[in-house]
Amino acid sequence: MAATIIDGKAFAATVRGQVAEHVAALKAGHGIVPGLAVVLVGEDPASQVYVRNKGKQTAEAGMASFEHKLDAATPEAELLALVARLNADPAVHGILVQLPLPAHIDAAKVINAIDPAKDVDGFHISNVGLLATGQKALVPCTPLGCLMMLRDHHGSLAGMEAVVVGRSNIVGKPMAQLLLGDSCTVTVAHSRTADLGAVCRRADILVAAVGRPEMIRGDWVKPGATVIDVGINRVAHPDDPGKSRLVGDCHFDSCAEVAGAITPVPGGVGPMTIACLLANTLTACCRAHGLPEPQGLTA
Ligand SMILES: Nc1nc(=O)c2c([nH]1)NC[C@@H]1CN(c3ccc(C(=O)N[C@@H](CCC(=O)O)C(=O)O)cc3)C=[N+]21
Ligand SMILES: [Mg+2]
Repeated sequence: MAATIIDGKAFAATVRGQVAEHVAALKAGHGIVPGLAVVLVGEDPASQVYVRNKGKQTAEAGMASFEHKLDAATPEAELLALVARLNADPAVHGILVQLPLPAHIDAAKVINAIDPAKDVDGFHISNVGLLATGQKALVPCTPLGCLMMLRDHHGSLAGMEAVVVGRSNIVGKPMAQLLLGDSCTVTVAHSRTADLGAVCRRADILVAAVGRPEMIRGDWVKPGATVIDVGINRVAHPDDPGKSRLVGDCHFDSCAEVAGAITPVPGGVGPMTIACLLANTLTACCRAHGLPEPQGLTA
């Protein structure tokens, strides 16, 4: 195995430590405590674990954490009313409505009801437009975490050929915008791209965000490339079908033989996503109070 493993778990702990330092200074200097509200609709057990982790790490960073767990049958109007209350609450600087939402709720309507200044997911159309036009936005956490790892590993990304596989609003599209902002030459590919392997092999930076377990194999990777694996897929364990294991969108062993650097799953992009959620909450809090923003924790 040739590739350097990019340790997202360790890097995320460093980022959370930086956030915690800023939070302590805000508290000591201004009596301000950044607050994050997480809204979960429905009973999905995987989501509940994720929400619990977020709540724990928020508290460890010294922030206030507000959890709202609503029944799966909650009417859209009730969710919109909660969002309005959180928008008006001065103790809440960040709002995350966990996706996916139940089918009877219009997710776009709910997301666009969040105050863009509190939209720590960066999914509101106003933040999407600000990012696309190079203005100060709140940036989606997963692509922001990927960008931080790439900057940390490479320094400047200018002139590099980046291929993003996946065109979602949550990862693919904002990732492409961020890489453009760092002067990469960017291609957005997807499941319908003709000769996807040949396109991937052009990449100095290959970001896999298709949601298909182990789809990208070593023969699609340019020797020495940096591979960022955004996929988190739960699949049956090969030896014990009763158990499951997590795999990325990349076939790790074959990609690691060819790549120069690669993020593992778990322990890569996932922990960085949560660290960036805390960073965005801190950024939103500083902006709300007209205070200087943390350096190195924004795009
Ligand atoms: N509005 C909204 N924003 C989100 O950011 C959002 C969402 N909805 N819905 C659900 C997905 C999923 N997601 C994860 C983040 C971190 C890990 C994570 O930390 N994973 C660890 C551990 C995984 C494990 O062991 O289960 C890892 O990859 O190492 C996983 C999943 C954010 N999401
Ligand atoms: Mg697709």
